[in-house]
Amino acid sequence: MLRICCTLARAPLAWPAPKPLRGLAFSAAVPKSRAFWRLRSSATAYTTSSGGGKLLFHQLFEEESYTYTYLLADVSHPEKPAVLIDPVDKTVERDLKLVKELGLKLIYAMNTHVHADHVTGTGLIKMKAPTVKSVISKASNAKADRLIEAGDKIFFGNLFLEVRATPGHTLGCVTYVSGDEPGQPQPRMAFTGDALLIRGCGRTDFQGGSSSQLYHSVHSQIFTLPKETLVYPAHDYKGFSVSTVGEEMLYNPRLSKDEGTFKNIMENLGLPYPKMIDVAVPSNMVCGLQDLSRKTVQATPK
Ligand SMILES: N[C@@H](CCC(=O)N[C@@H](CSS)C(=O)NCC(=O)O)C(=O)O
Repeated sequence: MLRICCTLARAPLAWPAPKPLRGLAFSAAVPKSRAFWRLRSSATAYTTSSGGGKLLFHQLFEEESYTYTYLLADVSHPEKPAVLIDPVDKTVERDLKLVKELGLKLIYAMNTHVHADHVTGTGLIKMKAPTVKSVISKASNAKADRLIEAGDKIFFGNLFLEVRATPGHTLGCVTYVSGDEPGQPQPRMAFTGDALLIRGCGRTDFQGGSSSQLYHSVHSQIFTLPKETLVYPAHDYKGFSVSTVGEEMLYNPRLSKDEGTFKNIMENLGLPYPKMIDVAVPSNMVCGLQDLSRKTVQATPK
């Protein structure tokens, strides 16, 4: 028996199974103002399944780099263990305050890859909460407390995320997918980092990027998930917040094409390099820690 409910900002929404996207229908292709982004920076959902954990889920937004951070916790477990996926240094204080308010025990600060456009929050989180372990893929060649590989399971309470290798945007990109065992949330959730964006994908022109590799990663590791799997990317530049595997297979203007067309699209994106790339990449190879000696560390939120 599955019960799902969710709240968006302060307005409660119905999110009836088996069509959970109905309740998260704030996705829109309309450009949004900064004020809008600030207001809708946190969507919360709970899923419960018999015999398993109860998932608390927040989608959080960082408005300068258009990055999504995700907070997941098993609130049916006595310790309420939690993970943060792709935290940003600028919003660490907000995220840790939320963790504290909700009475969660943050155990992992996880990265989907070495980001080039912002500094990960994992270094700062470890400074403020030293028991938290940082996570990144072994293939990224970056430093972290836990180096993960394809097939690994990352447990928080009775819930877990499995690791799928999805290189192509960078060499070490991974997608974290919620478990498919009884007691895990349904539909499944895929935290795709920059491999698969909503109606887009990560660029492939630096950090060991390869359009051919990205095409195969997405098709073999993400598009093989059940069509109702929820897609949660690390960025959105267009006002979207969530998609599904089925939607992206049909409507992604890049990855729904054949490989040759995809490669041609990727070679002609003409995007300028991210403004922070020279700071972000070296920082993120060591989870941001080397920057902290030059920063005033803010107090842990009360
Ligand atoms: N303008 C931004 C960087 C925008 C950018 O390049 N985004 C990356 C993901 S972060 S490295 C990307 O892959 N974009 C794909 C796309 O189609 O937009 C900045 O200066 O930070």
